[in-house]
Amino acid sequence: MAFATHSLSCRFRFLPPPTSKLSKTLRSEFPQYSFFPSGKISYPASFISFRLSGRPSGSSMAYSSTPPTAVVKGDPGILVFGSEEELSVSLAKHTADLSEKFCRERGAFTVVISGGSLVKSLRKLVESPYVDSVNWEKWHVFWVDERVVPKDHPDSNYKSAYDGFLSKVQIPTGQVYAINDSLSAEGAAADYETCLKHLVSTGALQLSPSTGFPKFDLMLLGMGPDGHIASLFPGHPLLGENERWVTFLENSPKPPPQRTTFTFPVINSSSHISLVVTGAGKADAVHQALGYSKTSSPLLPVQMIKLEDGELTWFTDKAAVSKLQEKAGL
Ligand SMILES: O=C1O[C@H](COP(=O)(O)O)[C@@H](O)[C@H](O)[C@H]1O
Repeated sequence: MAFATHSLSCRFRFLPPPTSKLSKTLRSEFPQYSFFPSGKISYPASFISFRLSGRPSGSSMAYSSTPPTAVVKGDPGILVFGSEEELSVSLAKHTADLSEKFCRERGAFTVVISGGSLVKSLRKLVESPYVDSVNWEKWHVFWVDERVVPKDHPDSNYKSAYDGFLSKVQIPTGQVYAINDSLSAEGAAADYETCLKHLVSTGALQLSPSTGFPKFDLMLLGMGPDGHIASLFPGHPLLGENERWVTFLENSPKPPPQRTTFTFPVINSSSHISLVVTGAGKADAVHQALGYSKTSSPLLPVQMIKLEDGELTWFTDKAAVSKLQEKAGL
């Protein structure tokens, strides 16, 4: 099935490179990994278990070319890699496999990316073999959040993705949907939502039958040390937004203050989310998010990811889960 690209009414259909450079315009499942009962974490050599309280049961899919150090069964699936390097290899394979599946099934792949460290972890996807084997022409790329700055600004999530990823592959520029950075945060969010609605009308983007919000094939998300995802920060009123698809804030606690962001109903309507969390700086939030300790504090934004009908996979490294291991006396 072929999709028309969005019409001229979408104001950001053509995206020049953010810099003066010209654009060049898993599933190798682990060797049947033995999962332990839900709520336990398993290591290949030495078995270690501890409870992750409040975790629902279910099956987890494991993707890796380098088996992760540990896998927690359940929904979400949690993969722990020995290093960020190993994680990036597995993330590339997982993403390429999903691309292959969605391109085969419906002729397109709608991918949402975040800013921050996530882009670096996508580096293996733009190397051999994926740089040549992935059907980039079928990709439609969106941002889960954006800082409202010019596209060549160092804080721009678009610039970061362009420099580290998009400039290295052949995705049609009309299928790369960045914000209109000449608008205010409010205007850019409304404009982005209009564009998404247009893409729904052309068939390029699907709606979730259960929620009525757009259903993206894959979201590749990061998490901040405070547990924020997208530009949805702890304690912020936007956590409760349940009507808009895309909203804005002018008081982001992390600079720059003006941002657009997808809302939780959109995030939670995704078909797949890969949540990439690395480094010791995220260990406290991981500890809180995975519910090892009982706490009465409000949910972190990352804990509000509850997919309606989809699959959430955490891609972590040892440093990010170090507090879990510490508390478990490992
Ligand atoms: O400001 C943002 O932060 C988060 C997390 O970034 P990280 O560098 O700590 O991984 C990111 O996911 C989000 O897209 C970005 O705008």
